[in-house]
This record gives sequence, C-alpha cells and structure tokens, in this order.
Amino acid sequence: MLVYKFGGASVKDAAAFRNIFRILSSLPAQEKPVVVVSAMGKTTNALEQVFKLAFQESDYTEAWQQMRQYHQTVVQELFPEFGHPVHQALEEQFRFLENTLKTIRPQVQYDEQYDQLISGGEILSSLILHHFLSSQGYQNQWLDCRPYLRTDATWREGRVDWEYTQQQMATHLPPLLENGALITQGFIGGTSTGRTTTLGREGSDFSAAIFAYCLKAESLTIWKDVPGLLNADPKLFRDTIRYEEIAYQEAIEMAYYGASVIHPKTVQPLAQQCIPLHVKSFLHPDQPGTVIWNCQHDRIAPSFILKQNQCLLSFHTKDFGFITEQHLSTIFQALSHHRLKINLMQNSAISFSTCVDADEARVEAVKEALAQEFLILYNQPLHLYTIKNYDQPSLEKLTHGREILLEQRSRQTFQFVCRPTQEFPH
Ligand SMILES: Nc1ncnc2c1ncn2[C@@H]1O[C@H](COP(=O)(O)OP(=O)(O)O)[C@@H](O)[C@H]1O
Ligand SMILES: N[C@@H](CC(=O)OP(=O)(O)O)C(=O)O
Repeated sequence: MLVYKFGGASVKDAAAFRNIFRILSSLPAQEKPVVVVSAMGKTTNALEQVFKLAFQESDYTEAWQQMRQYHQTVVQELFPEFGHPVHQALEEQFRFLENTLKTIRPQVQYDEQYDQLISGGEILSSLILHHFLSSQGYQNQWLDCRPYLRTDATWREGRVDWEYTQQQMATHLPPLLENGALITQGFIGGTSTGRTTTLGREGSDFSAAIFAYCLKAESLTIWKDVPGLLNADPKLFRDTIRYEEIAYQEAIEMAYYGASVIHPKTVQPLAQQCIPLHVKSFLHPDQPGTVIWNCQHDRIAPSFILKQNQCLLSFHTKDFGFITEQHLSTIFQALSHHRLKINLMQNSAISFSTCVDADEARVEAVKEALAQEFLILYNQPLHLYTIKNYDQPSLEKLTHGREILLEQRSRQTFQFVCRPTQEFPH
C-alpha cells in the first residue's frame, strides 16, 4: 500500500487538481493509495489572517470572501455542470466555518479557537479532490481523518497518541481501501472529546508519515514543485544539486536545521519502520526524485540551509556571577513552558545566548518570565545559516562579507547567525 502526499502547491488551481488525477491514474489499477492533501495554495495563511481579525474583533468579511472566492473559482472550473454535489458539500463547509467565525470569543484561548477554524482549509481541499477524482471515474472515498488521527489537546501542535491512532487506522482503513483510494487531510487531527487539533504549520508531511507508519505502507511519496531533495532551497541558493538517495539520518538532520521541503517530524516514524520516503516532482512525475531510505553512502555534497526571521536572546547574570546549571535550568524551563524552540545555543562565563524563531508573543513571554533574574539582550530579525557536511570552500563562500554574531561548528556542521542581506539567491 502506498501513501501519497500532495501539498498546497499541488492543489493551488484547477490545473493542479487535473495533474493529481493524471498521477493517480498512472498507478496500476489494483493500487489504491491513501492520499493526504494540504490546503489549497496559501489558504492556511489566508485563514490565519481571517482568524486574527476575528480574534481582535476587526472586520474579517473581505479576507473571508477572498478565501471563499478562491475556492469557488477553482470549483467552477473543475465542475462546470450545474448541480454537482461538490457545490453543496462546499457550501456546508463554508457555513460551518462561518458559524465558527461568528462564535469566536475575542482575546481568549487563541490556540484552541485557531485550530477549529484553520483546519477548514484541508477539509475543503480534500472534498474538492474527492469529488473531482470521482467525476473522472477514479474510485475513491473521502475520509475525515480526525476520528483516526488522535492527538492530545496541545492546540496548534497536537501530540499524537500513537497507540490509539495505529490501532484505529490499522483496524478501520484497510477494509475501506478495498473499495478504492482514500482521500484525506494533512495537518489536522482530533482529540478524545472530538475537538479538532492541528499538528503545527507545514505539518501535512508529518500526517502522511503517520498514515504510512500506522498502515505499514510500502512507501510514502511527497509530491513537490522541486525535482527532489536538493542540497539547498533553489529559491534562496543558486546551482543546487539533487541527491538521488540519502540516508534517513541525513534527511532528519537537514529537516531539523530548517530544510523546509520536509517537515522535521516526518522522517523519524518512517525510519523506525524502514519505509522509504520519495520526494518527487509533481511537474515531472516520471523523473526519479530523491529516495530517503536505509542506505549507506559516503559523505554527501554540502547542503546549505537558511532559517530566516530569527531572534538572538542573551541572558546575563545581573551580579556578574557565573552562569550555573541552576540558571540554565531556569532558562530552559521558561523556553519550554512558552514553547520557544532553541535553534542554536552557546554559553559563556556570565551569559547564555540562544537563537530562536522570532515569534513575537513567545519571545515577549520568555523575556517577561526571566526579566527579574537576568539582564536580557535581544537582536532581531536575524538569519541562521547551517552548512551540513561543510568544507573550506563552502564555508568561505557563505560567510564571505557577513558580520557573524554567533557561530558554532562540529565536525560535520557549521552554523552561524548574522544580519539579513537582501541578495537572493546566494
Ligand atoms: N533542500 C531543499 N530541496 C528542495 N526544496 C527545498 C529545499 N529546502 C527548501 N525547499 C523549498 O521547499 C519547497 C517545497 O516545499 P513546500 O513549499 O513545503 O511544498 P508543499 O507545501 O507543496 O508541500 C520548494 O519549492 C523549495 O523552495
Ligand atoms: N496547510 C498547512 C499544512 C501543510 O503542510 O501545508 P503544505 O503541505 O502546503 O506545506 C500549512 O500551510 O501549514
């Protein structure tokens, strides 16, 4: 059994939906995949915008109508005939989301309310895909993943209940698959009380890995707008090269350092069960792409990773005392409590510095929590560069002419924090 994941770029317009049909119909007739789909194009960003307006009691009508119109335009192009059931299915979902919007309570429980609205993007896109494939004679069923993919109530970053999810999926999905492919959602899950959660932005790759793991799939393929896993993001770096195959560990590390082509949590469940992960181009489905699997290879070409919009936080003891384990423990507790992820850290005699995502609310909360004990300096917006498998030429090429605020190197990995420059691609 195969799991296919199509991201936002693969469902951004009517032509993209037709392309998915072409890819799926090229599979052998007996092959019935689980198809995990993200929200169309940049819908999640658009929904976030609508939610923020509603949350602060501002007028969201225009932003909402734009999002609605985007979906309706694509649907009208895919289903020109009058009275197709997709129209009613979409209308019901729009109505549900409009009611959700009307009942948003301002200024409280941001994360929980966020999940109830933002999850709508994946419900809409999966409904459109299901109806479109059916209209083309491709046998499939729409599956609401929320009763199967169980998480706790950590809103916006639901933690998967692996035991329950595996038991549910392994019991209920194989019989459904006998009747055709399953079209389901990435990014979302459900709690034991039936509330919707999301798994973290760009989490659909991870959803697909959860399905693959729980169903012991033969492989997972994530379809992207790039030819495979490259040694850098081609939007940011010139002269990229494609890896033909790469070991799980390399891919896990690249994703961890910020190679945004694969969500960081995706590879680990696959590695546990030795399920190969294919990264392929939906524009050139016949080309080989990259396979991430249990392979052995020599040191691979250096890869370049950039994390933008970073904040460098430095905590200094107020009495010039040394930074002790007790201080570190206090700082880590605050970072963990406010869910601010450490991307790089370094300590010196009387200070501790860490590079984190410049999430304004979370950074402010940490600063507030630690202001009494430490003198806190911060610097943003910054860039965090990582070179994996670096050598002298790659290191010189990337650091040349930059003012480095913090750097760290191990035998394989070189990282540094610097001020942003405008020249992309590098
Ligand atoms: N190492 C890399 N190799 C390939 N693409 C990369 C890499 N790092 C970042 N990217 C970016 O990832 C994008 C595809 O991922 P993403 O936007 O998450 O796709 P989708 O949302 O459609 O699943 C590419 O367009 C590319 O700009
Ligand atoms: N739609 C969600 C989940 C996701 O993974 O999307 P994509 O596959 O387009 O990155 C987001 O934008 O965060």
